[in-house]
Amino acid sequence: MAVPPPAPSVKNDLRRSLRAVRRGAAGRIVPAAQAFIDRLRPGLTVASYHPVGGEADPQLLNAATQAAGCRLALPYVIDRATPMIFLAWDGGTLLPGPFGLQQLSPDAPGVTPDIILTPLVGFDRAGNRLGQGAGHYDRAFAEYPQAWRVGVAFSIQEVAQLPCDPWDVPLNAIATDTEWITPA
Ligand SMILES: Nc1nc2c(c(=O)[nH]1)N(C=O)[C@@H](CNc1ccc(C(=O)N[C@@H](CCC(=O)O)C(=O)O)cc1)CN2
Ligand SMILES: Nc1ncnc2c1ncn2[C@@H]1O[C@H](COP(=O)(O)OP(=O)(O)OP(=O)(O)O)[C@@H](O)[C@H]1O
Repeated sequence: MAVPPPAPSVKNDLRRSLRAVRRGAAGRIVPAAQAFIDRLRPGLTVASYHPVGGEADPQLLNAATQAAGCRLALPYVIDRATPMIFLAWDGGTLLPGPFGLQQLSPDAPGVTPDIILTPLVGFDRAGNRLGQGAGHYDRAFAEYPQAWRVGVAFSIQEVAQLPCDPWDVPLNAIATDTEWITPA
């Protein structure tokens, strides 16, 4: 008999406790691992994010991206239901958006990401990921299956095994403050 998908409350309970864990890691630095730098090529588009709510800050990954001649982009969302898009970011000003986010003006040009840096609420060593629960990154991964999916988190956000739903697309790598993790 098929195993039923976990009840949403399992992921929601994990989200609550892992957000609290994440708040305790504030200030830890996520370095740009050599394996990340090796992947960068001039002209690639790297979707990063502007951290909020205690998320791991991708600024050293952003700096490596720019040093390698890649183009940076940021996600743009309207609400939970509408798929997010990625807009080119030249380092310019951001504006207050939904969910306490800072976002680009929607006038910025839309881009197709080659690499997607994803802020994590939690992760496991198999590359399973827990995000905000609105499915914005799940849908982006389905839309851009060729993009290299890199989670960004503090090492203490790791759990032994996350529950997995049929739509979950695993990460290709996870950048943390202590380790660069590549699932087997
Ligand atoms: N920095 C950042 N940018 C991002 C995301 C993210 O997780 N982090 N996203 C990821 O999909 C997209 C925005 N989607 C989101 C969807 C839901 C919530 C949300 O429900 N937030 C909670 C507060 C969470 C908290 O307390 O930390 C809320 O508003 O109740 C946030 C973002 C794109 N941009
Ligand atoms: N490809 C998709 N198309 C439409 N809806 C999707 C798709 N993938 C996931 N979803 C929906 O998005 C929601 C994602 O919930 P889930 O708890 O897995 O989010 P998450 O793991 O926190 O990831 P995310 O960071 O993407 O929010 C679910 O309600 C699911 O039905």
